[in-house]
Amino acid sequence: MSIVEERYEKWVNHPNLDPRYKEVLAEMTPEEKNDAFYTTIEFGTAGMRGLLGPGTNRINIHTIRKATQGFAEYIKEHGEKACEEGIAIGYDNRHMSRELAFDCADLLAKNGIKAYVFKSLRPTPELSFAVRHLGCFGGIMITASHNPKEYNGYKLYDSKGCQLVPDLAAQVIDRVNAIDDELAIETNITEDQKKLVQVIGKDVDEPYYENVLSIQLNPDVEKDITIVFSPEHGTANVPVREIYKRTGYHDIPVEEQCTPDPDFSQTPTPNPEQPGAYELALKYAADNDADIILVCDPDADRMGVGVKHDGEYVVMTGNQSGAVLLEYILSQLHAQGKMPDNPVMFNTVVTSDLGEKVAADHGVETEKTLTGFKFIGEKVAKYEQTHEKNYVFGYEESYGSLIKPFVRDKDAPQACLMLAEAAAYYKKQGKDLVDVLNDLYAKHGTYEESQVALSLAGEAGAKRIQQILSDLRKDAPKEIAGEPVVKSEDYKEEIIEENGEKKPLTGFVKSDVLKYYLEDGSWIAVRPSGTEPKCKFYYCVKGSDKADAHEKTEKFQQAMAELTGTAE
Ligand SMILES: O=P(O)(O)OC[C@H]1O[C@H](O)[C@H](O)[C@@H](O)[C@@H]1O
Repeated sequence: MSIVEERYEKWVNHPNLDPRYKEVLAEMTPEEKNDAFYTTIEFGTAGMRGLLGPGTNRINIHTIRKATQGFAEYIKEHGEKACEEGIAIGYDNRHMSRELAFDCADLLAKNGIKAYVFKSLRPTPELSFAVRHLGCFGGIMITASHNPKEYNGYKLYDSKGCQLVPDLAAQVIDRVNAIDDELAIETNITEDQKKLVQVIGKDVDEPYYENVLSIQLNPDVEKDITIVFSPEHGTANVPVREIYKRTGYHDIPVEEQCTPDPDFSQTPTPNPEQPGAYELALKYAADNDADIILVCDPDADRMGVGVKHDGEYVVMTGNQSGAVLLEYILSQLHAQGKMPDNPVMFNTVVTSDLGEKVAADHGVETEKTLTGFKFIGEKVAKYEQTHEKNYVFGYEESYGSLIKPFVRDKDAPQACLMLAEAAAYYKKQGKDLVDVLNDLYAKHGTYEESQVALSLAGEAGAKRIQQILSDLRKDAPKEIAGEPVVKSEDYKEEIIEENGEKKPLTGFVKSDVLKYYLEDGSWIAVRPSGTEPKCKFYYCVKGSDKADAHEKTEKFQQAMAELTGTAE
């Protein structure tokens, strides 16, 4: 019997199988069966993420119990204090999120571990905040972040409110893998064990809001702007609107997208990376002559921005909104004499060079990390200990940023407040946020950043993605669309190659990322997504002006598609 058949038979015949899954399992086609059982769901960029449904490669009550039992073993090994400190648990609006969160709480309690679980949906950044605020040993967030409605996921946090970095995650994963019967784990608990489960809500909301309000740099700025805001049916609805209410910003919510709907029925996509997320908000903006549009993903760790510029709405990329936030924050810190000593800003190896230029212009150092905000959170914790450098901002091209590190993950409520403040501040000076961006281009050079994400699902897709990267390794490009490759970085082999010489690449954990630097100052990077079945190609293209950068981008994208055999 193949491993797929073996696993499938075990599930189908197991007395503990959740009855909801019986029919789905019975009706699976061979392809579906293979995809659901060919592997066990793994930890990626931001925890475990996968399609909802029965199977070892799916998110369901059994795979989440297995992960939580593994986490519980890890917590118990850290002693009684860790069990007493306990775990904070949050969840979003997705199918099964609430059920899974309360089930995790019961399972932890069954293991003698204190569990704090939110009474209703909350943003991921609030969960990160709760871990530190309540002095917990760690946290769990049930969410698939920006993925489509068919997905759910499981993010794990350490005692600093930071998602587990690979070496900590590996320790938990070892405990998870040691469990061989995920269906045998039960969560029925005694009355005494129930006492270990504490429901939280307002007691955490208030201090979180207070901290968010504390990020303001110009709280008295004239708030003469109109903001169209969409939580995309997710967790940002309550906190962001509450924060605007308390600060006096005028927001117009996209009502249809304010209901916590697991089907995201009134939006084509809840992901601010995709144009569909702005469709309805753009209509609201036009009807209300709004200055800006802000949309958050379902767990409120990402924020997308639209700006009225010359009478049209321009949707910014995560690189652009990140650079504008950075410019505003750094210039204000300077103007107000608040820039700390040894200031440092963080972004990732696939984030545009523009941010680094802006930071340098303000005397701020940039440190790069791999994709995944956990690596930024890890650095925050490190410098908090050593006091060697002081955090001023962190962001990724994937629409996430963190202004003040009382949270150790991306925080969209903070970003929504700061972006509103920046828009109001610059409006007083007769500028919109696109003008600010254009000023940055004029000063630091024009960049066009783009991403091509190829969807390659299932086992075959995963293999194809591996193949693309290994082919590039075997036959490294010397030029791309006629532009010489002057340097390349391989984050898996940990090698930098420049002028025919190889040097070790240090400072990162091994990761399947390739980056090519071109003679004209542009770069191209390739990596498999760790949250979706996609192969991502990133382009940071430097041009003499916008038209030039755009023309080159098209050329490079075409050349990479041909090089990797992925042209349509
Ligand atoms: O490119 P991926 O591996 O899919 O990751 C893209 C993004 O996913 C999540 O939002 C993570 O929290 C981010 O840190 C990451 O940048």
